[in-house]
Amino acid sequence: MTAETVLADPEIRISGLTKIFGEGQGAVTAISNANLEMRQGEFISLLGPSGCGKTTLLRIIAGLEVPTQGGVEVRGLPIWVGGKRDRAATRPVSMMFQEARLFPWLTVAENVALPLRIARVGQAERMARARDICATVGLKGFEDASPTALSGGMRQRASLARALVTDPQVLLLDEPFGALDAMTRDTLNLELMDVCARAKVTTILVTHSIAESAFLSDRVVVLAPRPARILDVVDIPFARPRDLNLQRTAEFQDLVASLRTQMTEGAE
Ligand SMILES: Nc1ncnc2c1ncn2[C@@H]1O[C@H](COP(=O)(O)OP(=O)(O)OP(=O)(O)O)[C@@H](O)[C@H]1O
Repeated sequence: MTAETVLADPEIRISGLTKIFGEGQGAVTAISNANLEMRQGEFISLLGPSGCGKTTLLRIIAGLEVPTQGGVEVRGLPIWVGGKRDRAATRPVSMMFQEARLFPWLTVAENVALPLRIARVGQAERMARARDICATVGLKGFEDASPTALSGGMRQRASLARALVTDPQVLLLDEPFGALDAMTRDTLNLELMDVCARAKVTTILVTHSIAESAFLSDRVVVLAPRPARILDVVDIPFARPRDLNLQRTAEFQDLVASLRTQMTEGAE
């Protein structure tokens, strides 16, 4: 367990967080006493083997899953109060999933505008904002298309646009490009870094890829398998902006090797 309790005014504070699913003999501890703080605008990856509680941690921060013990604060507000979600605390938080989850009967721009429609933003304003953000993520010219006409990479762009359309302060990404081919994934990761830096959004990415976590992040949180816990929080020293050539350098490959060793040792 790594305790990181040094920031005076963290954007996100996770303290003593434990999540147990079920009861008795069938109980599964998905997260055990996790502690972590994040600065505003920081990019963190959660890296760990399948089933080590990464998605559960994101879902608790998003207000979709109630913790068993401990809590999460976003900008000083607890997400969960007495087992109930505080909507004011989750308002600045947006989540993107591995599957795009777009509605086929709506256009791309209408899908992107959905969170604004739910927030009762008027039609003209929400469509204007949706079109703007479509342009930011490389969907210019596809706003009026059906999502069924898009490639997998384009659908994930639309999904990212929908996550960003509310101007979130915290962006949660659950393996957003995990199902895409390597080249598309590289392109989208570069664009993601750029978009996150420009929006100054605090980002948590769940990934299985060690190289992806090292390339994108300011810090990598290495998680151990069950009982799920934080093994280490590793600072990534590479300057920004970063390009794909970074991945060919000896420094990058050494860092990836050392993260891999940590993960392997943690699994033993
Ligand atoms: N709703 C649930 N009910 C019971 N057990 C659950 C539930 N959600 C998750 N779990 C269990 O909690 C553990 C952590 O699951 P979680 O999905 O958070 O892991 P993960 O690290 O995101 O896995 P993956 O990388 O495969 O997506 C797993 O053992 C899983 O089976």
